[in-house]
Amino acid sequence: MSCALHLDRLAKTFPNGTAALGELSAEIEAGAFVSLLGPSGCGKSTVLRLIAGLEEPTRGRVDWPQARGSLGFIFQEPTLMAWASAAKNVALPLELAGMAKSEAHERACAALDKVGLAGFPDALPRELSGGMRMRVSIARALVADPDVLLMDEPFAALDEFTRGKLNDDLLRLWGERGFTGIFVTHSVFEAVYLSRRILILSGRPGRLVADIENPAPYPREPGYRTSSEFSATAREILGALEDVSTC
Ligand SMILES: Nc1ncnc2c1ncn2[C@@H]1O[C@H](COP(=O)(O)OP(=O)(O)OP(=O)(O)O)[C@@H](O)[C@H]1O
Repeated sequence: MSCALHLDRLAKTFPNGTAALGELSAEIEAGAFVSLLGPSGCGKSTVLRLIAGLEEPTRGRVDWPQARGSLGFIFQEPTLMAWASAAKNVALPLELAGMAKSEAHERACAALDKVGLAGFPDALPRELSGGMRMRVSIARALVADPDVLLMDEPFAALDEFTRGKLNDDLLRLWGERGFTGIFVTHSVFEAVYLSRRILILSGRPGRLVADIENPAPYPREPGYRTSSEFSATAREILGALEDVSTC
């Protein structure tokens, strides 16, 4: 598989002196699903912001060996416009890119359909549950068909049941679209369920301490969560995290 992006000795110290990210090098394959896991404050969100170009690295760089891919970003909060319908929220990135309103609306409705919200294009965010609002946020991130999807703990605020369903929907969309997924989470179990590869960072300033492959094939069914393969990968990650917390 070809390399989508290369994190080349990426480091970030903020102007106030906080060294958030020590030095991170990793090649991310095109079409991979990679999770970043590590203690709170170790620079995981900073890595996503550096990849998105929202922050400049202090040292190192983000290399795009092919062309720089188009990006989608899903944040922990759905960050929807409260006064606008679900369809209007999803259509916004297309309209900002210059697409005609009617076409943007049509595409937004198709994207809502894909995340199980076919009947809700006119609903306002306050009329939707937390899980449904996150689905709108996913539709908005995917509507322009990005090459790389950056996800910053998108399901952390949701209950276990909704989170599990959204994990399955996300994997289905990833299988259909083939984007490169980079996913920040605090949950070892979510990381195992979703990822082909898990990068574990040390405490601040974050450094790569383990790079774990998850060999379980896709599609992953809910039964995978209770399999011995799942437990084996989770154990490997928990071991690496234990080393992080004692170093
Ligand atoms: N703009 C900023 N200015 C100063 N310090 C910052 C800034 N953004 C983040 N930090 C600090 O950098 C460190 C890393 O932050 P970051 O949000 O990347 O960590 P994280 O691993 O995603 O944390 P969490 O898991 O708790 O969300 C933290 O100590 C944070 O306070």
